[in-house]
Amino acid sequence: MSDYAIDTEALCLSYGNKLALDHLTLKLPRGVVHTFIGANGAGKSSLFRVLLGFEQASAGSARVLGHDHTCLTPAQRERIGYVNEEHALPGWMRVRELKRMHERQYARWNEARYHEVIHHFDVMPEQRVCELSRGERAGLSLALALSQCPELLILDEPTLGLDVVAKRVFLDTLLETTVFDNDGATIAFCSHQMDEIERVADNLVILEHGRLRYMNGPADFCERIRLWVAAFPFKTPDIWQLPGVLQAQTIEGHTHLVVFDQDDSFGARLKLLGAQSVQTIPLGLERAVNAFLTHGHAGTSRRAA
Ligand SMILES: Nc1ncnc2c1ncn2[C@@H]1O[C@H](COP(=O)(O)OP(=O)(O)OP(=O)(O)O)[C@@H](O)[C@H]1O
Repeated sequence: MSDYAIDTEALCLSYGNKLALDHLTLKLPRGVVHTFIGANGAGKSSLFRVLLGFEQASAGSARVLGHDHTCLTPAQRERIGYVNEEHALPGWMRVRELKRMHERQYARWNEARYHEVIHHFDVMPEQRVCELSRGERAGLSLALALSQCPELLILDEPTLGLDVVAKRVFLDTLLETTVFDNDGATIAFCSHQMDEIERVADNLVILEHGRLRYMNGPADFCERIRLWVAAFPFKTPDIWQLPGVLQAQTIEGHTHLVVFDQDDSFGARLKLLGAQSVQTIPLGLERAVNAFLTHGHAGTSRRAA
């Protein structure tokens, strides 16, 4: 059995002249919650669509749960759950009928789990799917996907458009049901909400322009990005000549620099450039990710200064 739930090698996807995935090589171990972040258009959904067979890769290869993604058998597909922001379920069906259909379709269907999950949402078996609110539909999608007992669960912005309460219920249910029951499932979770990422992430995968920009634990990421605050009593030097600068701002006469992968010698460099006082402050995940993505977003890093 492959150690990787998702294993891509130089995977490319182009839409006309646009390269949505650009030689993406990604090795995602099993049994972990991998969170995907990246600016709009970074290629997150494209990656999932290729892995699920909705799009054909232009080049490269991908294995899902150890199998070539281009020739997954129905039994192998059953082991992959997918929920995206659309929660596209047949509106005309009653919840009860839809549940029965899934029950028949999935060999590993877990009825007790379905009831455990759906119980968190105000969904009645006799309701038609089109009558459900967006949050209720999201809950139903989650219940169906979790009850199929997938080995890999792909969640592509599943809480988009939900209110704060519905978002919390969705995440609480996901964490209670899957992560803590130790059934070894792998989750690929994509979101733009850093509070959600922070709650669920074991591993952070940052995509940029269809390429892998960063992969490691969120704590490691925050350790590598620091805020330096320096006071230059005379002329502020060109701080962009310094290594690792992601963002620069002047606030009340102090230069604030968000810096990637620099140790304490960065402070010494600032002093050499004339800084009178230098201070370093750790950053939270949201601010660190924000600086990282802003820097990678073509043409915006210097505007942030
Ligand atoms: N059907 C399509 N036809 C043409 N271009 C597409 C199509 N789908 C995606 N793209 C392009 O591929 C790139 C990656 O899109 P993708 O939807 O994968 O990004 P994303 O990271 O999921 O973005 P978001 O966070 O906004 O959902 C974008 O530049 C997008 O314009």
